[in-house]
Amino acid sequence: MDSSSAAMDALLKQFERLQRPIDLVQTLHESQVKEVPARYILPSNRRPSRPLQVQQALPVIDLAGLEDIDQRFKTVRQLAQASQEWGFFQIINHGIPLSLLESVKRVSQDFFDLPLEEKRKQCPVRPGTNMLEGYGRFFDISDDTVLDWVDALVHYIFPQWAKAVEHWPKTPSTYRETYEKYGEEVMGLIEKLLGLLSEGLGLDPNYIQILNKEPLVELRINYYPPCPQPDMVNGLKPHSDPNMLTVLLDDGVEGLQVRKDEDWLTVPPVPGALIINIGDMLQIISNGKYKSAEHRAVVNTNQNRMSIVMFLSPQDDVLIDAAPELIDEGHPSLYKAVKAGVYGTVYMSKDLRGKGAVNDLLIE
Ligand SMILES: O=C(O)CCC(=O)C(=O)O
Ligand SMILES: [Fe+2]
Repeated sequence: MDSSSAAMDALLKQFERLQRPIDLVQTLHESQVKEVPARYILPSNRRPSRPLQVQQALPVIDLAGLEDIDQRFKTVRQLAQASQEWGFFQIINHGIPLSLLESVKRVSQDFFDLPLEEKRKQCPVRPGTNMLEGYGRFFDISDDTVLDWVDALVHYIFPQWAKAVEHWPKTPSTYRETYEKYGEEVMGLIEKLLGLLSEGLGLDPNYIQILNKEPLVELRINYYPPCPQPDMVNGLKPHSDPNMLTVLLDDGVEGLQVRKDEDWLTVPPVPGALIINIGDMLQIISNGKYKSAEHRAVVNTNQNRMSIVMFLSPQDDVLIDAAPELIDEGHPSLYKAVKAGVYGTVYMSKDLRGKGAVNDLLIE
């Protein structure tokens, strides 16, 4: 793997490229382009096939009643099974008030509804703590990179030293307080889930949580406007998430697809649910038992879609390695150990590439 300083240089080069005046996709949509510009068009063998694949529901797991020991045991089993077979699941009765989820969606939409220059002024793209932050396009690595049909707003939510609230949107005026509140709720939920997921591996319930002491939490709001030729583009290229655990809130519009074996399955939105996925780091810690599923976003001709995604990662100097309890003669370590910060920076310095980043760590 590249050294992290080479990856950091690549990230800064990307930052320079992002200064070039290329229309964002929301602008392309608003100017009613009839054809997608060349830089977004995928080679024919990489285009998402149409119509959208048959829907097969992701596991929907109910988090109610965990005080009851039998119920808790059942939930642990369901979560472990979903993490092994899918790496993706939806949760209901997660404890986050539905009214807060609605507010989060509203303030996010209100920000994207601002004029382009206003969004740029409030949140210019900039090198942040260990990734590029702000409003704009990302993953523009070289002139050969096919761009995704998405604009995004990216900023840290936790911890205090990384989050730089002064760079969060000022408009709407309730944006900051809404995301502060949502961030706290998501942290509580993640703590609960990591305990259950540790138990599902037969580990001490605090095992994963200890690695996540004062974690980094990053927000990415993906905004996918309608596209005149949705079959030729990706909303977001196939990838697995690099971090530990991801919490995704959708706006009820279809577009997320998860790879199961050779099929791409469309995730049907479930009102009030949150979508959870296992990231590469948890795949490594569980020595491959939990899967970081490959997923992508597709777009459509007539509807905006928004996904609000929180990525939880351990601090940069935490070593990501298989839990010793999961290693024995029959189950040797599958992945080389890596510092969380190095893995994250290397991942962000390249284009999205399926499960390429975690596969690079496989021990031969
Ligand atoms: O828009 C979606 O549903 C997928 C978003 C996603 O995978 C990401 O931001 O990493
Ligand atoms: Fe993702």
